[in-house]
Amino acid sequence: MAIRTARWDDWTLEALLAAKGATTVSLVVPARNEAGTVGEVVGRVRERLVETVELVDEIVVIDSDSTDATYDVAADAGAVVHRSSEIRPDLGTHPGKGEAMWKSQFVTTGEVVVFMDADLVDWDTHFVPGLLGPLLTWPEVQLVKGFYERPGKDGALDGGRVTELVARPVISLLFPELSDLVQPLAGEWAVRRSHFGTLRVPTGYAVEIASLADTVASVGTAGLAQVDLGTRAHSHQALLDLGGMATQILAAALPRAGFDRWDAAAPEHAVLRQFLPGPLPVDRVVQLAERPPAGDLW
Ligand SMILES: O=c1ccn([C@@H]2O[C@H](COP(=O)(O)OP(=O)(O)O)[C@@H](O)[C@H]2O)c(=O)[nH]1
Ligand SMILES: O=C(O)[C@@H](COP(=O)(O)O)O[C@H]1O[C@H](CO)[C@@H](O)[C@H](O)[C@H]1O
Repeated sequence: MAIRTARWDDWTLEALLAAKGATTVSLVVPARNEAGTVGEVVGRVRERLVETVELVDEIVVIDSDSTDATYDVAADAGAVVHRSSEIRPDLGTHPGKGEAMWKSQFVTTGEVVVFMDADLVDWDTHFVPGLLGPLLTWPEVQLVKGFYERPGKDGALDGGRVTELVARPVISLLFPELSDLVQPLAGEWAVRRSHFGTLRVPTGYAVEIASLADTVASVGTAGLAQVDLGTRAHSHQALLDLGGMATQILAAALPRAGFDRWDAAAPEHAVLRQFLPGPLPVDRVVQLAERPPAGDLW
């Protein structure tokens, strides 16, 4: 079955508010050193979708060991802010975006969870209702991905290096049923809490690809949908940093496709040797730990 595709304006706010009824919605923003942008993300959504219309019930920022003013900026903008390492300390702590999103399950209450990156520079609040459309009106859908044009300094297709060089080839070779997804790695997505709580979650950047592979494995493509959100631009990491992201994505995707070179004790990290100008290589330690389904720990 092809993955159902919609546009954010296929639903009016009025229709979504009617469809929402008593369903609760949490917006979760994982943030690490995003003091320059997280305030706008939180503030605009709060004003438009919490205060003006009551589509979102809570906005929660999970601060991932930021060393800048992310925590205070997010709190001043009206978010509930938690430090990832301080959530359920009995469960320990890992660095990473996926860890922040996994731990958000212990400090949010929404039956539907919307994830948005904190580093957005070209976006708008319609991203949230757009992602909610399928989850509030199509009962069989469990996970909704946003997609968009990703303009950059070099034109309309400047963004998405790991998407184009890693995620799409992995999908083509190992998960062809996901091929319809325009932006499989998009950080803007939404999921039913009941479903997210059944998923293993990589603690790093593989959270997106893993949630897609595990969702299609458990409920098929009927459980997925994607929504055209228009345009989105974000801050960009350096190329070698994306090497770490690519390693995490491959390490999460391969076992999910049956290529499990490790024994049961999956490694908690890999070493990625990279070469900068100069005499010696740089060995980047890439975190590979995965969290078990949170539903078993609530
Ligand atoms: O350890 C981390 C790394 C990233 N992030 C957040 O996850 C989102 C996406 O990360 P990033 O911008 O580094 O990835 P990119 O968008 O460049 O692919 C952003 O809101 C980051 O602040 C996080 O919460 N913890
Ligand atoms: O799509 C991609 O290749 C990467 C990197 O984007 P850029 O090459 O820096 O535009 O960004 C994606 O992956 C991240 C990790 O899953 C997400 O957080 C980003 O939202 C997503 O755009």
